[in-house]
Amino acid sequence: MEKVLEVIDLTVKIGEKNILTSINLTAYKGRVLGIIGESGSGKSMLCHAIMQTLPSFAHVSQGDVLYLQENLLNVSATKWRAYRGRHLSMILQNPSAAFDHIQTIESHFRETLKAHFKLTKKEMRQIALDALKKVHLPQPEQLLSYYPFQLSGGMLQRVMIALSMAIQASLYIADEPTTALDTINQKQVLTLFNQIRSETDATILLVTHDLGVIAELADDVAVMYQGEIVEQANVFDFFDAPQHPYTKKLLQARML
Ligand SMILES: Nc1ncnc2c1ncn2[C@@H]1O[C@H](COP(=O)(O)OP(=O)(O)OP(=O)(O)O)[C@@H](O)[C@H]1O
Repeated sequence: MEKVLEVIDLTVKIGEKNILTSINLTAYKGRVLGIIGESGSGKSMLCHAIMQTLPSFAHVSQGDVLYLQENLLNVSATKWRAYRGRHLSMILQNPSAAFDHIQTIESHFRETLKAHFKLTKKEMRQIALDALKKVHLPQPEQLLSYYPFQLSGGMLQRVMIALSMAIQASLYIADEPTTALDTINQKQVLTLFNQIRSETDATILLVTHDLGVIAELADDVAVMYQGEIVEQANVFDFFDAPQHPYTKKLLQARML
């Protein structure tokens, strides 16, 4: 299995306090790594540390983040801008925040594509239409002329995924991507991630607090507890033979 992302001995602090302590994690090509843990255990901070979008009051005090062997913490700002959005794509819990509400959906596609490829307007429109069809959004031609505020949260989430698919991202970091959605939209977004994995061989790091999502999508699972990874296993061992007391408690709670 090809290692796409490796987090090595990563510690993140706020002031003197450890928020993440010595995190070690590996995500493989074409596989979904589910990250589960209670609220406040550090799941979002881990995503932000990987994407280098930590809030200003938090900092990496030690460790490495390797993407295809290259240490992201050492690459230049220019190179990192080229990576982010092109190879690594972050899918947020609240998609609304990721859009500029005075720009149409077509402008968002254009801006994203222009940043990474040399394409004509016609080519960009075609790529956008294909991506919107892939995420099963109805009437894609019409949708391109809409503004983000005209779409529901579920639709925006799918547009955000379509934007990542349009640039053929190879690593998706999805932080609770279904939490803000209703059951039907949740199901659709999970199906999409399955589709991305099988059609593009992308790697997906999927943060969730929902064991159902882990069961449905994850190939590998990492369990976070108080800023540490306390267990990492393939999904079958995770459910059949949990090792850490917190994981056992988590699974028992599901049985009740
Ligand atoms: N705005 C903030 N100010 C100060 N400390 C913060 C802030 N946001 C997060 N933290 C600290 O970082 C820790 C990890 O937070 P993080 O948001 O990564 O947890 P999480 O596992 O993603 O939680 P949730 O599932 O609720 O989103 C928290 O326990 C808290 O100590």
